[in-house]
Amino acid sequence: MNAEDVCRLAPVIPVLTVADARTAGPLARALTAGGLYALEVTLRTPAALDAIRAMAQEAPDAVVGAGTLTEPAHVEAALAAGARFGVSPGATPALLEAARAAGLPLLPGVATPSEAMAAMERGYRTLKFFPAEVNGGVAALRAWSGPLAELRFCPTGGISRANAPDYLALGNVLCVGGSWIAPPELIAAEDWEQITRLAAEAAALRPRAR
Ligand SMILES: O=C(O)C(=O)C[C@H](O)[C@H](O)COP(=O)(O)O
Repeated sequence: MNAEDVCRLAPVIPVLTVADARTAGPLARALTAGGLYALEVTLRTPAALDAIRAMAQEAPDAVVGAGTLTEPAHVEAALAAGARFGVSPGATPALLEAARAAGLPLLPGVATPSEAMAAMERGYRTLKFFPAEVNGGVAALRAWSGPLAELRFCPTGGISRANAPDYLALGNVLCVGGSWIAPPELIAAEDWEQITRLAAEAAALRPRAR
């Protein structure tokens, strides 16, 4: 599965921050029950790698990835934990090389055409547009679609159920990323039913008709 395949699994990739690895399995099952299969666990907590390991074991339908890859060493750590893809807020040459050398499908983060072109020079065609809303949002990606026609995006950062359909209507958007499907309060409360409801709603999102 390459990065594009990962992005085509569902319209939304939930961005997850897991404080306690014991919640990871039930969380992943709640999300896949709602129809979201690509799950991004950010490496922002000490529990993140154990959470990825637990999800991979306890939720066989999930395709679990590691987010917040900010240095090359994170690539090996993510793979060792069982991550099947990686996501980064940025796209440094060292990180792009490390992911390619290790064979980890990566969604590198870009916010400008030059960053997108630098990633493209290294063979990356599917990118995260981050942070999407503050960098021009839908209008920016629409403007990029002419000169950077071969690129496809997973915009993330400031995306919600309300504005996701506008992004999904763009021809260069494969899916969006967002944390709204499983906010930390709902994970802490182990409210799996509510998370499944939010996931189902996200999985049913369609491009806004223009
Ligand atoms: O940790 C990372 O790797 C990130 O790049 C940040 C996340 O993608 C955003 O925090 C999600 O954005 P929100 O949906 O606005 O919360």
